[in-house]
Amino acid sequence: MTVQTKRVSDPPTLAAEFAKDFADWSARQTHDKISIALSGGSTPKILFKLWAEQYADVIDWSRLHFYWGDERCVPPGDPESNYGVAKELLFDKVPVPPENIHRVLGEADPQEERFRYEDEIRSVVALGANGLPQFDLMLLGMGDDGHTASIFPHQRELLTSTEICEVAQHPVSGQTRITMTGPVIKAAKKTVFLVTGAGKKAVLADVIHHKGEFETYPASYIDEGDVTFYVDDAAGELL
Ligand SMILES: O=C(O)[C@H](O)[C@@H](O)[C@H](O)[C@H](O)COP(=O)(O)O
Repeated sequence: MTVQTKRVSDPPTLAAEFAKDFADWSARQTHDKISIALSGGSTPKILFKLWAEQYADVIDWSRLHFYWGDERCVPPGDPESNYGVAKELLFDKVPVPPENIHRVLGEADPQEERFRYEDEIRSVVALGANGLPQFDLMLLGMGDDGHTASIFPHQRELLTSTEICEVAQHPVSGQTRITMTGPVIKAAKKTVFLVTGAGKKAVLADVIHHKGEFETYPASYIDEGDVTFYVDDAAGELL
């Protein structure tokens, strides 16, 4: 995996570093429908808060279209909802046109929603060379088991699926989720992982140095194109 790694001291500094880079990057985009897939989990919360506090008037939010790389199949008001967290911390505080927020309908039947979401992706995101939608930016996290989006270890069918999205299950909780597949994630023009915390340092070192193969660490499957890991000192200790 040939990736860039940006090492910063702590999570607030990591969020600030990425937010600055993102503002510069989005301003450089020459088209109007800039497609961004957000990750869930806890790490993005600090970024959402910073965007709301410091970038509401800096970024041209009207050009951005937000999707989710994965979503839990729960109603938007559920604390588990990745959309619900982003709405509370970010979308209720910055001027993104409502029609530019493309949430997964977590309350819907997962199999039906999977197909509906694929259509919503196709309605905005142009196809790349592999015939799949090519997002401008894929924002990802990484679990301490090396999962990314909702593709967990030993779920090869999700990594190599030819579909845009698949219904997935969390291997421990059994929670049903909808996830973008490995090829769609991999096809993005630009991919950023935000990784913090000592609990991820061993797996991150393996992923970055490609010691573990992608069956074990799905995050290591994302090894093409413009991939940057923003890591804090705790997560990056072994790099
Ligand atoms: O819906 C999700 O949970 C995420 O998309 C998932 O892939 C997340 O990015 C990692 O689990 C890291 O989560 P943390 O940022 O909470 O460590």
